[in-house]
Amino acid sequence: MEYLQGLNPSQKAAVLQIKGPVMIVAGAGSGKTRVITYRVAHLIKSGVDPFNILVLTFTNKAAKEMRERIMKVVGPEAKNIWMGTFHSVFAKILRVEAEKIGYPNNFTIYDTDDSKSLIRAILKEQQLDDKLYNANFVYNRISSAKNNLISAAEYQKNEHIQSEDFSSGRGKLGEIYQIYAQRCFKAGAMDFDDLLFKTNVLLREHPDVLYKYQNKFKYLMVDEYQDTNFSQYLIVKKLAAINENICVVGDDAQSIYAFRGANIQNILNFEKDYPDLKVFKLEQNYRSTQNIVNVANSIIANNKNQLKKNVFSENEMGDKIKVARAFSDNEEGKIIAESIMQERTVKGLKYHDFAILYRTNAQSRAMEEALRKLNVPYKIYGGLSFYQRKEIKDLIAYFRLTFNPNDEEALKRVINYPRRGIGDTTIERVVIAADKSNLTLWQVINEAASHLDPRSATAVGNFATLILSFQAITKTHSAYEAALHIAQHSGLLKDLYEDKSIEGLNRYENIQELLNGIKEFSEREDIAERGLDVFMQDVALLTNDDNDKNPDADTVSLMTIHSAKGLEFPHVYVVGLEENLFPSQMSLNSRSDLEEERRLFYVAITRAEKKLTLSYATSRYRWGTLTSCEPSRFIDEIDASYLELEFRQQAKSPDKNPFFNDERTAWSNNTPDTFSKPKPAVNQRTTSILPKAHVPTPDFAPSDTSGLQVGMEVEHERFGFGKVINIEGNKPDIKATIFFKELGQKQLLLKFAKLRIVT
Ligand SMILES: Nc1ncnc2c1ncn2[C@@H]1O[C@H](COP(=O)(O)OP(=O)(O)OP(=O)(O)O)[C@@H](O)[C@H]1O
Ligand SMILES: [Mg+2]
Repeated sequence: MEYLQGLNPSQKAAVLQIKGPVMIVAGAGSGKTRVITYRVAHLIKSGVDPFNILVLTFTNKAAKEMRERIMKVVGPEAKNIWMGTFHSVFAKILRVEAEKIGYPNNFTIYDTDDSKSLIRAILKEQQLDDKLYNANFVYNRISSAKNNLISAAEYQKNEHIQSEDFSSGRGKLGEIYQIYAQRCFKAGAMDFDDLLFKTNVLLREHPDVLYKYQNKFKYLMVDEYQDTNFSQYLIVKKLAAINENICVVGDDAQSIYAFRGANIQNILNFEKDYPDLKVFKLEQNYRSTQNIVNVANSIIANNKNQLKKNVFSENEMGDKIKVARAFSDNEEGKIIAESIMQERTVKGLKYHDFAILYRTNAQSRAMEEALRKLNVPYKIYGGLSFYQRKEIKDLIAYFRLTFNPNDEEALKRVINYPRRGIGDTTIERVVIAADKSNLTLWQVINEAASHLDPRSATAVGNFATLILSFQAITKTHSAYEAALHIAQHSGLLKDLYEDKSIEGLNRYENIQELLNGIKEFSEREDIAERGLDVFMQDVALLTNDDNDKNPDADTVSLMTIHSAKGLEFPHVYVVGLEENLFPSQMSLNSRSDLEEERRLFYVAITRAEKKLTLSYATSRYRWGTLTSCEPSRFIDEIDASYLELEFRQQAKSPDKNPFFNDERTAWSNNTPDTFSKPKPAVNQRTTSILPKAHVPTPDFAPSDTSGLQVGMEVEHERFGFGKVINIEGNKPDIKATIFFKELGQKQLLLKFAKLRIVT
C-alpha cells in the first residue's frame, strides 16, 4: 500500500484500524488531521463507498483541503464523501428532512445578525429594558441552552436556570426564548444553533430517519473533537450507534471554544461510551522546530487540567523564540511589517510563508496599516464575510423572501428598501395585525385589504405583488437571470447606481460580484440542481474564506487565533501579548477561563513551523483611550532559555535630545546592529525578565503642576519618568507635551494628569 507511506507506525496503525471506535488524543502538529485524511483514502481504496463516509471538520476550508488531498490518492470519487462542518452537513440533511419536524424544506438560515435583530424586536414588543436584556447576552443565553439541548419549554421548567435568571433580575429570559423560538418557527427559519438542535430533534423523534442515516454513514470521523459541544456530541453518538465505526481525533490542550459550549468532557466520555475503544498515541510533532515544541510544552505545563502527553520534535532546533517590544500598537505593526520584509528578502521566502495572529479582530487595524505602508500584500481571514455586507444582505433578503415569504427578518429588511413609502407606522400596523390574527407578516401583507386601512393596504399590497412576480420568475429562469431580474426590479441596483460616492460605487461593484458568482454557479456542470434556491441554501453558512477568489495569491495571512486552528505557517507572529488583552480581561476571574486562554496561546504557538515571534506594546489605544499595558504573563511563563529578546534601542537618547517630534523616528532604525539584546538571566520563571509598565513610587502623590515649565523632569503615575518639552493652551486647559523615557512623546491635559514634578 504505497499510498500509506509517509505515516509513522502509530499513525499507520490508526489508519488501518477501520473497524470499531478509535480515538486519538495527541498534541499539536502530530498528524491527527493527516491520519483522518489517509484513513478516508484508505477506506475508499479498500472498497468503501465514499457516499457512506462522513467526515466532520471544523471549517469549510479544512474540508476542502482534505478533499483535495484525498482526490490525489483516489481520484474524483472523493467528491462523493460527505465532508464539511457540522453546520453545513446537517443543514444539508435538514433540507431533505425538515418537513418531518414541521419546517419547510426551503427553510431560511438566520445568521447571527438576523437572530439578534429578532431578539431586539421581541425585547421592544415586550417593553423590556434592552440594557438589562442586552441582545448579545440574550442571544448567547439561548444559544447555550440550545447547544445543551434545552428547549424553551424545558428552560422554563428548569429551576436551576430560572433561579439564576431571577437572581440577576432577568426572570423573563425563558419567555423571550419561547417567543424567539416560536417566531423563528413561524418564519420558517432556523438559526445556527437550530441546525444542530433540530437535527437532534429529528433523530430523536423519527427513528426511521435516524436508522436511514445510521445506515448511510457507515464510517464517521471527527477532527478537532475537543471543540464539539453537547449537541454535536449527541448527533455523532446517535449516528454511530449501529456500526460503531467512529474515529475521533483531538487535543484537549487545544480546546478553545468552551465559551461557546464546547465540552472537554466529550473526550473523556468517549472512553465510557465505547468500552471497546482503541486508543492511539501520537507523540512526534512534525510541524515545528524543537524550540517551538519545547516552548509550547513549557506553556501548557502551567495548566492544571490536562491529559498527560509527551510531545517531541526531531526537526532542527531552530531559532529561539523572538520577543519584540513596541511602544504603541502602531509601532508594533511597523516592527512586524519590517521584520516580514527583512526575513522575506534575506531568506528568499514568499509572503504566504508568514502569518500574523491576534487575540481580537480589532488588532488587525494597526497591522494592516503598517503592511500597507510597506506595500506588503495581505489577506484577512475570518473577518466580515462578503455575504455579511449590507448591500449583499439586502439583495439576498429579496432572494430569501422570494423562496420563503414568511421569513420575517428578510421581509422587515427590504419592505421599505429601496424606499417605497411603507413607513414605520404601516409596518407596526402589519405587525399588530399579524399578532392579532396569529398570522405571519407575509400573510397579512398578502391579504392586505382585509387587515389594513386602504392606503397602507395598497402600499404593502404592491410589495406583495412584487415578491409574487419574483417567485414566478425563479420558476422559469436560470439562477442568474432570476437574480438579475430581482436586483433590477426591486429597485436595488438603481438605488446603488445613483449613489456616486466611493462607498456607493463599492457597494454597486459588490452586487455585480455577487451576480457574477451566481452566473458562474448557474453554469456549473458538476451539479445537477443549479437554481437560485440551491445557490441560496447555505449562503448564511459561508465565511469570507469560502469566497476566496484567488486562493493562491502570495499574501501574508492575518487572522484571529481562533480561526488559525489546525493551520500551519513557516513564520508566525503572535501579537498583542499584553495583560488584559491576551490573556483577555474577561478571563482573569477564574482559573478555568485563564486556562482556556492559555490553551489559546498554545494553539497560537503551535501554528509555527520554523520561526515564532511574540510581540507586545507598552501602550495601546483601546476603546478610544490610550492605555498603558504590561507584557502578558504568558511570556513570563516561557522558560527564558528559549527566548531571545529583541528590543529596539533608541537611536538617540531622549534624555540628551528630547526634541524629536515623531516618536517613530527614534525607533525606526531597523538594522540588526541597532538592536540591543538584553541577555536574560537563565531560566528565571518567577521573576519577570521583561520591562513592566511603570510602577510608581509607593508614596506617589500628584503635585501641583501650575508652575510646570519646559525642561522639568516629571513622573507620571503610569507612564513613568519623562521631560517636559512643550506647554501650550490657557487655563484650565493647559496641555503639556512630555517625552517619557519608556513610552515616548505624549500630550497630556494638566488638569487630569497624575504628575509629580521631580526637578
Ligand atoms: N509521518 C509524517 N511524516 C511527515 N510529515 C508529517 C507526518 N505526520 C504529519 N506530518 C506533517 O506535520 C504537519 C502537522 O500534521 P497535522 O496537521 O495532521 O497535525 P495535527 O495533529 O492535526 O495538528 P493540529 O493539532 O494543529 O491540528 C503537517 O504538515 C503534516 O503533513
Ligand atoms: Mg489538525
